[in-house]
Amino acid sequence: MTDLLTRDEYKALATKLTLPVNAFIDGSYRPAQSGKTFSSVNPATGETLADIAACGSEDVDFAVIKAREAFEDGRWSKLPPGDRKDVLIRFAKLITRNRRELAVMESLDSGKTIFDCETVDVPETIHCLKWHAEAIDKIYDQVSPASDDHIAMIVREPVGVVGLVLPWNFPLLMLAWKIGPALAAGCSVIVKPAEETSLTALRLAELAMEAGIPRGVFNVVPGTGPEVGEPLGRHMDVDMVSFTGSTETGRRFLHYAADSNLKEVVLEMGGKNPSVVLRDAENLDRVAAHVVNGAFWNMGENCSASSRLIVEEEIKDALMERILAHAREWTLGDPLDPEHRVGALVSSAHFQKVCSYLETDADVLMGGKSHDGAYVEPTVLEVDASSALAREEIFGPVLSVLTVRGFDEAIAMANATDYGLAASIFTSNTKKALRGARAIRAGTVTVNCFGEGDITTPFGGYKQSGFGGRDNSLSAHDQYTQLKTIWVDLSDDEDEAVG
Ligand SMILES: NC(=O)C1=CN([C@@H]2O[C@H](COP(=O)(O)OP(=O)(O)OC[C@H]3O[C@@H](n4cnc5c(N)ncnc54)[C@H](O)[C@@H]3O)[C@@H](O)[C@H]2O)C=CC1
Ligand code: BAL
Repeated sequence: MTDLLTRDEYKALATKLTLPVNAFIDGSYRPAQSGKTFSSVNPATGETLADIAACGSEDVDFAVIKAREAFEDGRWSKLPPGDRKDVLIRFAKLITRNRRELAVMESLDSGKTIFDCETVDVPETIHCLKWHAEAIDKIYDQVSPASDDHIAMIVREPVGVVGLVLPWNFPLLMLAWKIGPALAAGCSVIVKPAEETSLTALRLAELAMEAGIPRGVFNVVPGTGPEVGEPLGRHMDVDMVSFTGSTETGRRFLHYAADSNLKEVVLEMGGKNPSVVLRDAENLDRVAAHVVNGAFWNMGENCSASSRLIVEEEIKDALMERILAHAREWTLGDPLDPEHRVGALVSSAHFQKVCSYLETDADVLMGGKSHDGAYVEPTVLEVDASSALAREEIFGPVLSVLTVRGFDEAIAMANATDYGLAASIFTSNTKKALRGARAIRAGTVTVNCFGEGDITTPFGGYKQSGFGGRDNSLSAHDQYTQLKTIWVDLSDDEDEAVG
């Protein structure tokens, strides 16, 4: 268990941080070639934390040239996997050594609670990097069952230069989900952090270098979506892009790829994830704790947040009473106070978006209020199935409640969305649990709990939540490798061998 500091100790630490402000390309920090900067703001206070290099297409071009040089000369891509493993484990150890600084930086930049940064974001980042590092020298190539006259090897090769376009809701952890398998596979990466949260990615680049990842292999190019994300997506010498963010922006990357070099694209996007609670669910208090955690954890700024509660009418009142009781335990306030479980939303723009959903005729069962400093109270609303609150991803601490009659209506309601990232089903009936888990069209379905699985299980979405691959587990390695067949003739007769 992480030893937490007091609020005053975190505040003191925050004043001592040295914040990275420049892009990291080819092993060193550099300002944007244009000399432009943009402000990174602490959403909890509105104060500017740092003026970060506002990169553009010329910086992307330079990073791609350096990443390509590194990839082609093999300084990383051709190292034995066991050597890459050693370096990546050293990298994870350096993050561990700097974990407190990174947790505070992450909290200041994103509004996330220091409690979550210390207990989830930073430790899970370390675990993810170690897991992929440990895996890479245990993955074998294959020999096909071809005829005796041939031997056909199926080998995995790193895909090349990859662009990693990140969201702001888990700046460190989403970085780890992508660089873990990409670097382990031998790729060179160009990370484009969300403009709201560039700090920890920039700091990690320096730690990666210190750990021994060669220059040019790990580059971070901060800037806006149109100025950095788009040139990366359209670049003719980028082999693959892995993106996490909104479905709208994800769709753009498919256009960029189609209009340029048909680079591979993997998209992990939004969700409007249901928690289905059937009338035979056991221990409603426990169910309520899971539903509340799923809805309000990380301020609901989570693509797999369980933002829709679908409950059978027979148990609705009993469940709602417990949900409201649990929701009251989610204390809101200063993210640097380790007692708080709900911090600030990431930016004033996102705060305005979430607040616009609270101007509603829906029945407000709890919360519904906002406070200066981008704070939104955990909110529970009874909604109409056709309303925006029931259909759209809000990405805030807002739980929309829908009442149904029977199993079939519950499953139909769960599937009544363009998204398909995650879902939960609560029931004591095993058959219904498994029938429901199969019938719900989502990448992850949890039974009698809310969760996303862990590093050992694939994470990604059906329908408009996902495209082209999965994060986490060994499946993530498929994103960053491609298969090559090497076909060898073994026959004695040289004539037969020709053609
Ligand atoms: N699936 C998830 O984990 C996330 C979902 N979202 C959803 O998206 C909504 C909007 O949030 P945004 O920050 O605007 O998400 P976004 O999808 O626009 O941003 C994600 C990343 O894409 C980049 N980007 C933005 N526009 C781009 C463009 N035209 N070309 C290339 N790259 C571009 C951004 O700079 C950022 O690095 C949120 O309210 C939430 O509903 C946001 C963040 C994470
Ligand atoms: N829940 C982790 C992935 C995401 O929100 O983007």
